[in-house]
Amino acid sequence: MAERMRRFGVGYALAAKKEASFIQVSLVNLAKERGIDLVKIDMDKPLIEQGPFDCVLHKLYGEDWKRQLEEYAVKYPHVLIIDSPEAIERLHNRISMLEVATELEIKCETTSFGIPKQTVVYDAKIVSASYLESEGLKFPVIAKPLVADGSAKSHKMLLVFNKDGLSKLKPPIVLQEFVNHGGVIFKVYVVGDYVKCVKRKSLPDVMEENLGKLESCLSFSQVSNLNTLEKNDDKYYKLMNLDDGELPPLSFLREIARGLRGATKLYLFNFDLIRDNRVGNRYLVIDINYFPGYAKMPNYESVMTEFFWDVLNKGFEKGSCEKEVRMLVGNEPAVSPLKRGEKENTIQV
Ligand SMILES: Nc1ncnc2c1ncn2[C@@H]1O[C@H](COP(=O)(O)OP(=O)(O)OP(=O)(O)O)[C@@H](O)[C@H]1O
Ligand SMILES: O=P(O)(O)O[C@H]1[C@H](OP(=O)(O)O)[C@@H](OP(=O)(O)O)[C@@H](O)[C@@H](O)[C@@H]1OP(=O)(O)O
Ligand SMILES: [Mg+2]
Ligand SMILES: [Mg+2]
Repeated sequence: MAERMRRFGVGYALAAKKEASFIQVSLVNLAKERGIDLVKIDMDKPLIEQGPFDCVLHKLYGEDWKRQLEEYAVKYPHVLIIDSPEAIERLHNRISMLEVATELEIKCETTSFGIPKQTVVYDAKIVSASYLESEGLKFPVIAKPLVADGSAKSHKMLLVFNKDGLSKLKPPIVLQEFVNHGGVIFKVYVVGDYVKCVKRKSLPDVMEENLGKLESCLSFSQVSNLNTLEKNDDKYYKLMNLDDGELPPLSFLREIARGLRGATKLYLFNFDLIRDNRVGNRYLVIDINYFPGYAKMPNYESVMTEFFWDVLNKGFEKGSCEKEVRMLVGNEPAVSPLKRGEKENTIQV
């Protein structure tokens, strides 16, 4: 007689916009087929009274939510919380976010890696052209809000071309060197061990000789985020992935993803990479985002389902990235998500 498949409950707590994009019927159904029930957490009720869930998937912040998660983990010590609020918080500050990348030792002979020069500014009065110079920066620079907490404000950027633009700064901000990168950004999505790199449109290069001819600054927000229709369009993906040869080397992306996973202790994130046009084969990480727009990844349903299946069945590398194996009886062996429909630029770390 066939053994009954053990079912798992994954409670999710997401903002309405995230829920609308991520919790699609196709994902819910695929997960269900694999014995995983995605259940909405009722935010009007205490978390502790809900479930019990085998896993809590969340992208919500605040002290109260953090306390509720802690309480839940005490009551249900085997619950998998994806991800740890402390680990996520490191990405909420654009300095500590990129510091993670500087901690990595990437061993790749042909390709180098780093972050753009940057400095944090708390007081607008101290910023002048000579201050920039003393910080090793020159025009153009990008001013990014120091806090990256997902609010619309935290995505408001200012590209500053000359000293007049410095008067528009609204600290606390990070001033970062603008690096010409051919108008293309690489978004590298990480889901546990799974890595997917896609190309997106970015800001165009700025020529030094044009600096004087431009306005003092340009404000923009989420330039690589196109409208939803375009994002989900197969043709769009084909267009942006036209030539895989132009993507950064796979082994290199794999190393960065593995390094960032270890350093951040996060399972769900993406990072933005640009190719520094001044130096051949040098890539810079400019942004790391917790639980990004996975629904934009082709086959996101199977990637996410396999990830849930893997952590629920094989255990969760809690915090330290040491495997804490939680064996559950009566399940079929895990199948690597990459065995199915694997693409050239899809790799596993
Ligand atoms: N140092 C840089 N040099 C050149 N272009 C940059 C640099 N930093 C950011 N950009 C451009 O500005 C865009 C927004 O920057 P960034 O990714 O840091 O902002 P964000 O609001 O956190 O983005 P996301 O929507 O991915 O969270 C990038 O996608 C890229 O096009
Ligand atoms: O809105 P989308 O689904 O596209 O996802 C974006 C996500 O917004 P959401 O979490 O509100 O959905 C953003 O999160 P916050 O910084 O604002 O927290 C950030 O991660 C972006 O990088 C994501 O775009 P992507 O990098 O994947 O293109
Ligand atoms: Mg970004
Ligand atoms: Mg970001």
